[in-house]
Amino acid sequence: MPDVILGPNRYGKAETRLVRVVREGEVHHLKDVTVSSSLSGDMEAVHLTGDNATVLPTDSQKNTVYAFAKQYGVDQIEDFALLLARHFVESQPPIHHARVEIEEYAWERISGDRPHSFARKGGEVRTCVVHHDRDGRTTVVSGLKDLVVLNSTGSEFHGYIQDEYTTLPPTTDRVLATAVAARWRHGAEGSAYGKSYEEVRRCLLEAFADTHSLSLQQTLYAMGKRVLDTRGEVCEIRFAMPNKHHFLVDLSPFGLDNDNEVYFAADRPYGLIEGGVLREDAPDAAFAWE
Ligand SMILES: O=c1[nH]c(=O)c2[nH]c(=O)[nH]c2[nH]1
Repeated sequence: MPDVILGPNRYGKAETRLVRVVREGEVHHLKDVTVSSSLSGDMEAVHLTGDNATVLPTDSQKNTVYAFAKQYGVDQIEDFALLLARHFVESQPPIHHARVEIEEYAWERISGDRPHSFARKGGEVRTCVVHHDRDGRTTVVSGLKDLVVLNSTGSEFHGYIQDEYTTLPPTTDRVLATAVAARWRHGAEGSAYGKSYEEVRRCLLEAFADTHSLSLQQTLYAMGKRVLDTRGEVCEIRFAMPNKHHFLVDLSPFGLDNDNEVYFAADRPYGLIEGGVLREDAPDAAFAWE
């Protein structure tokens, strides 16, 4: 029998739910996040013999999230993730590498004189993934998902391969809709992450709206290029965008025409368009995307 060895491994607490309320007298502020930590390092013994001497329990990782939220507050998710990742590596010699992922859900104040009532925003989720290792290497990837956008014209799709299974009619005017999931890598640490997020989001929306699209692939590239042309702190951006198909409904059985007015919004299957845009001289990504 050939020998076997331990393969790559990591462990942590997934999806710690945290809501932090900041009370400024009557006026309250909400931060609603989900934090996942994942640690790796000297973990041979725990797997091979069950010796837990190098294991920082996942329960302690979760408690650290809550304690740090109280002690340091939660402002930009990237900064909170950096704080946690550095803490795990720097306080525990057997831990060589920490990955911290955070999702943030936005709330807005219910308008009027209601300083402590909120409605959850239906829109996108803000995300980040931070890595820190014992050699002091740090990477920060920010992002968003579920940003649903639609152009009701300005989208064409034609000129594609026609094989014996192709039935899709070419179009010079269709609805283009997607739920943008984008993650972007910061070239250097220490961006003002809140401002950076708002500006990248604006670039994505404006490029989506401004691009006369011949394919969702072309729109994806235009969105990424707009971010890199505009935001110096970003060196690479990756997308996953479902093509949320809108099919014209055949109304002829009812004696009605349908001049691009009535659509069936299909939820599946959907085209899935994935791709990235990066600077030619982008620094090495190391473990940023893991
Ligand atoms: O923008 C598109 N890209 C495709 O690759 C594709 N394929 C398809 O059927 N419709 C579309 N639309």
